[in-house]
Amino acid sequence: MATIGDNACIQLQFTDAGDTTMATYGSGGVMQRTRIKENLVLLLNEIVDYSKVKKNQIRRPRRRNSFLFTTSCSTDVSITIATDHNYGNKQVISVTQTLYDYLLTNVREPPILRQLREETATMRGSQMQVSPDQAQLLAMLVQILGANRCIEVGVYTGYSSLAVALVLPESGILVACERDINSLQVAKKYYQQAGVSHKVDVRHGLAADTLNSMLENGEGCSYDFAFVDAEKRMYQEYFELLLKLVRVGGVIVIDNVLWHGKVADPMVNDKKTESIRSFNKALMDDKRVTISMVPVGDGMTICRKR
Ligand SMILES: C[S@@+](CC[C@H](N)C(=O)[O-])C[C@H]1O[C@@H](n2cnc3c(N)ncnc32)[C@H](O)[C@@H]1O
Repeated sequence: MATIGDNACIQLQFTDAGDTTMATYGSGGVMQRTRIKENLVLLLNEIVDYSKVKKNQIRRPRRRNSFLFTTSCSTDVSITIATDHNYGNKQVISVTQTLYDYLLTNVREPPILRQLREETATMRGSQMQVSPDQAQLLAMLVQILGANRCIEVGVYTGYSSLAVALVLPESGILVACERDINSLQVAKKYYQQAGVSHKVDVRHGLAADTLNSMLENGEGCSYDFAFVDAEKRMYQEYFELLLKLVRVGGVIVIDNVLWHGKVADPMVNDKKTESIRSFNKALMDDKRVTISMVPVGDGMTICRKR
């Protein structure tokens, strides 16, 4: 049973797993799962002191037979989620809303990126764009690498690609692969407004086709940096192609590797989760790259080609 203090942020999710109702509950990143054997109210009372709770957020998620109940008490602070002696009692924190808001006040988001993010927020699929802190990290990696030639797989309305294009030198190029023409219209508008259109080579179509054609074109080992943020079940294929396109010492960053935490939940076995899980496992054993999985946004793995 999780211990939830007065200042915790609490999340409960109830789902039907076959004929058993399951509850996932916890504070911050510490989620636990249990069967609801008896009365739901008993379970809730066990977890939370309602006298301290603001009845603020109850919403229905997309799946039938489940609902998500999120509530927060007066002071939402960081929560230590790992003090396991196996790790030398290292204290690892979970990012709460308050802490994340603070983190965002320390991100230097260029006004044009903010404008794009805000326009995208009104559009369908806006949750797909990377967060400002992720975009800043991508841009920094490009700068540290001194990258000139970059690839992005999955552009959407252009937030992450614009972040990269803005820091590329004038001679730099970003090959931007996207299959959705409508999203690309927004991206192109912002490349133009930001004065970086000349640095972005937009490729409309299936990303794997574009990457294969680049290889056929003799562009192997000629790129410095690649970012993968498209179809999750294609990750291994994108990775293999990009590994051929990127030079030794070049970097490939993969987004969504923590997949909303589902990769760590053995109860979740849908195709996308399975696919990311097996990709992560393959990457862990892949001696062709050095890796670092970073819990930023939905989780990103940074791979450096050996
Ligand atoms: C998560 S979004 C990308 C978000 C973007 N990186 C950003 O920060 O705004 C994924 C995008 O990949 C595109 N996509 C999915 N499968 C694709 C494929 N096979 N080829 C090209 N684009 C694809 C989708 O249309 C979608 O726009």
